[in-house]
Amino acid sequence: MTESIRQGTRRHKIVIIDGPNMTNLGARNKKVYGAINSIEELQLFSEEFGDRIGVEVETFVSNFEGAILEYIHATATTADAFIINPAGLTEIGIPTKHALSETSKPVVEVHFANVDAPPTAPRGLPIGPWDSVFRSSVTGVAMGMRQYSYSSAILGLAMALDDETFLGADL
Ligand SMILES: O=C1C[C@@](O)(C(=O)O)C[C@@H](O)[C@@H]1O
Repeated sequence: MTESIRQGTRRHKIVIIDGPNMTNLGARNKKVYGAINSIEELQLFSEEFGDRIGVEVETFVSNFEGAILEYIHATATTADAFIINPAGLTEIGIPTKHALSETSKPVVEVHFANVDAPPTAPRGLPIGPWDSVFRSSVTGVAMGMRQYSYSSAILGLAMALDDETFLGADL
């Protein structure tokens, strides 16, 4: 039997939230978003990856910030960590930033593109770079790797949550 990549076995719950325009995945710029066909395909990719490493992944997508806020409020006590692709909220989503911060749970910001890169960069946005309002408050960031930004964030959080010193325990 192959040794687990994780040091723990607890089935952490990781909640993934995709923001405005991510419902259009599959019809978006293929240079940026690649060959993935839909948000549903992305959500299944994330859920199946979570299963493979022994964590529960719950996914949510909305084009409306109010719905995102209500979802964060509803999952704040049961989620062990959050992954957010703010998408259309990247530069303006202050209420979402606050709601995530107020959960006191680890948060990883993800993007298909490298939103910090100029439009001329291989993974840059045609209309980038973008100045994320989330960057100053999230635990970590994974971006530029398309859907693999999500699996990177899931794995990193699973391993971090297994580490009892990760959440700021007295060292
Ligand atoms: O909708 C999106 C998707 C995105 O967050 C990404 O995943 O690369 C990048 C954002 O700038 C854009 O508005």
